Amino acid sequence: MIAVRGLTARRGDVVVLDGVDLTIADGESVLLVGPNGSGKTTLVRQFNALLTPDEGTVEVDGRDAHDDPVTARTSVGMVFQHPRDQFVAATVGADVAFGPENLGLERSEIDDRVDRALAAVGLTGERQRRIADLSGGQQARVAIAGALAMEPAHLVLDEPLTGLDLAARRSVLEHLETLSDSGTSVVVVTHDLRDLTDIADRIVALVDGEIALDGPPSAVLDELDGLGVRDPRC
Ligand SMILES: Nc1ncnc2c1ncn2[C@@H]1O[C@H](COP(=O)(O)OP(=O)(O)OP(=O)(O)O)[C@@H](O)[C@H]1O
Repeated sequence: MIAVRGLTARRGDVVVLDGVDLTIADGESVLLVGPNGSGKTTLVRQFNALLTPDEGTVEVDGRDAHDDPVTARTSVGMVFQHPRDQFVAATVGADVAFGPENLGLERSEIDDRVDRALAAVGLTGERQRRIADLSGGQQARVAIAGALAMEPAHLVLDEPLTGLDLAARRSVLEHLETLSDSGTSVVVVTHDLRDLTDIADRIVALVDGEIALDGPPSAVLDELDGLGVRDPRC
């Protein structure tokens, strides 16, 4: 479980998050939405201690993320918006294997994880490809595969479907659904709710650093338009 209590975060004089309380249960699938600058990225970067709270706490599976950032980073997988910044190796297979290698796993387990992760994003057979030669959408899928191969307890993805074609979207969405069914919590930060509301248990909307809406899609979707987040049914 990820438990955020009374979280306030400032950037200079600006209060970006203002006393946020949020609990994400294991296996829950949450869409985090809100207008530009509402604090979404700042919030999820607290989950694995990439940022430090000014006030309040963030606990991951009962441990304070700030006190124990190594555990938080192992437990919370993150896929950021600009995948190019995340790659550490030249080829697809080497990049996806990098995280599991650092966990000290057996070679056969690493290979299995890389195969499963690449299959989940529709990149089976692309292990030897150079990342620099891939399209933006393919690179986004490699970044997702890298996080999947870590098999984290919680997975946070910032705009994971941007630039993906229909087949890749379907493949990623199906895998996210399977993950949350098997107990992984999945948090997706997005402006584009298309397709995603079908896999979500819950939508949380941030406005000006505060939670403005929090509930199942059926209860929340009608209210989103007023907050500057587009309801995909309209
Ligand atoms: N590195 C930084 N230094 C100073 N201010 C920052 C920094 N990163 C974000 N901010 C400010 O914090 C506020 C919230 O930004 P954040 O990126 O968390 O919002 P967001 O909801 O993720 O936005 P977007 O939808 O545009 O990605 C904004 O006012 C932004 O200008």
